[in-house]
Amino acid sequence: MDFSVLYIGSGQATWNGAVPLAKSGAKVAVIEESQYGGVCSNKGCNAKIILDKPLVLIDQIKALQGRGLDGVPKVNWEDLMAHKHELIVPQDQHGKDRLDNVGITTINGHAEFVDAHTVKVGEKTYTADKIVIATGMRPHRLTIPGAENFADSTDFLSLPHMPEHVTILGGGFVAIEFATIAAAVGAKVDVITRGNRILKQFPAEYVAKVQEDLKRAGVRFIPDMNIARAEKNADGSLTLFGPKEFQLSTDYVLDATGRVPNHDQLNLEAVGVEATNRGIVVNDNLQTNVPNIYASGDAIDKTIAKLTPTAAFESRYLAAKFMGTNDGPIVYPAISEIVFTSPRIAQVGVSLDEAKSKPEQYEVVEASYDGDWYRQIKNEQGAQLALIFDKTSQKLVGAAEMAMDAEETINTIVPYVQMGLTKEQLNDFVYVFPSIAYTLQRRLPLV
Ligand SMILES: Cc1cc2nc3c(=O)[nH]c(=O)nc-3n(C[C@H](O)[C@H](O)[C@H](O)COP(=O)(O)OP(=O)(O)OC[C@H]3O[C@@H](n4cnc5c(N)ncnc54)[C@H](O)[C@@H]3O)c2cc1C
Ligand SMILES: NC(=O)c1ccc[n+]([C@@H]2O[C@H](COP(=O)([O-])OP(=O)(O)OC[C@H]3O[C@@H](n4cnc5c(N)ncnc54)[C@H](O)[C@@H]3O)[C@@H](O)[C@H]2O)c1
Repeated sequence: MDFSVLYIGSGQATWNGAVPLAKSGAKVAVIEESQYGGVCSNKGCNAKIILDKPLVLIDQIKALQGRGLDGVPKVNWEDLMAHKHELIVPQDQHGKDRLDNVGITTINGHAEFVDAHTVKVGEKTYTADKIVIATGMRPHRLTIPGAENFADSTDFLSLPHMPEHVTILGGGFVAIEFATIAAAVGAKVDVITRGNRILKQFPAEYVAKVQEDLKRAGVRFIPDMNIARAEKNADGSLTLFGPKEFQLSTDYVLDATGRVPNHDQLNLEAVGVEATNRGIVVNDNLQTNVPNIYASGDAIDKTIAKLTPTAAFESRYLAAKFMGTNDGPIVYPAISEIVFTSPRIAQVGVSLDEAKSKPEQYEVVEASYDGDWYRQIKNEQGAQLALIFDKTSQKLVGAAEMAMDAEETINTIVPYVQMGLTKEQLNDFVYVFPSIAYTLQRRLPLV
């Protein structure tokens, strides 16, 4: 065999494990058809947060007008985009260097299976003892007439000029995060959704508050609407048509209707690897029905969130398995997630909606930060925290926060939930003062 382990795809689901695996002496190869480092580094999380951060800063400056700050800076989208390019363009090379530097063979091109131990890239074939499918997902594209004129998340993240009127189809992460960005830059924004609830995985009451804030920022929500077709007008604008005479003209349409796995382009039929339209089917060892073929990251059909940290966790798990240091099934820790709205909503463990629907099982301790002097340094209003305890064990099993710095609070709480700390144990930490963590501790129920 040419290699001990061959990864298809070079994203988080690959390199987090492939690098230590190669360092341990294994002969490793990575095939990548696009940019090294995958979606997160090149056209996802990183680019998004570079565009978001300055806009959040402006929100914070706005909140402090007349409280020591005078004047609000304007966004220069073109400069911001140039700043984004400067940071993101080198990521591809960094991603390749990271692999080359530890002796991993990097192969450029589109991989397809020939048999269970052989993959081809163009005319060349490569063999390996084990193969990891880490091919991620791509944007789902609507197939209605005129949809070829719509943009996707990758296009938006390189948008040279912000259009006057942006229309977004979908109500998930990408739709709402990008609506937040476009509105903050001054575009008129419409969000059109099939149903009437956005950000379904986050607490309904927090989402409703964020939605109200977005409406105040000028975002219009059009629920229960299935767009049937689109037409391009002579001036380059687009008109969307729905049922019952619905018609909307706009400068730009972002198709944010989800993501689809890339396994349909791997010739899986040649090896008989089982897959669904949600991803590759694996057992609790991340092994497919073909014993020497594994899957990792967004490529997997899984119920846990398809995120960078979960892809990285799976990659490290597989590396430990291949190195022989972990023979057991994958045991996921408490999963945390965040939507980068302004304010953010972040959560970990048992969700607030679930906890509230099961009062016999969970105790929900809710706290507001209004009146907290530290939070009011930034004149932050309406921030809220919910802690979820298991009634029997008194252990903390989940938390959610809606606040400017929600990621900091939830990251502080992640180990508490993971370690199953009780109310009593939560008081046993001494934090830096003043800080977000200290502020959080003052909201914990004292025993
Ligand atoms: C706009 C956007 C924003 C996001 N923001 C966040 C965020 O803030 N936080 C967060 O945790 N997650 C975020 N995500 C999700 C995160 O990017 C993914 O969960 C993560 O990238 C998954 O990593 P992966 O390695 O499984 O897949 P990917 O990063 O998709 O990598 C798969 C790689 O495989 C390659 N590939 C596919 N098929 C083949 C083939 N046949 N041959 C060779 N190569 C192939 C692809 O080119 C790609 O580089 C965001 C996603 C998007 C789109
Ligand atoms: N902050 C973050 O961590 C972050 C940010 C962006 C993306 N992501 C990840 O990327 C992935 C994709 O995010 P996303 O926003 O593209 O997907 P999503 O699944 O979150 O949202 C898709 C939206 O499109 C709607 N939709 C689906 N099909 C439709 C159709 N035919 N017509 C109209 N609407 C339709 C859905 O109802 C939903 O509102 C997620 O798995 C998420 O985990 C994470």
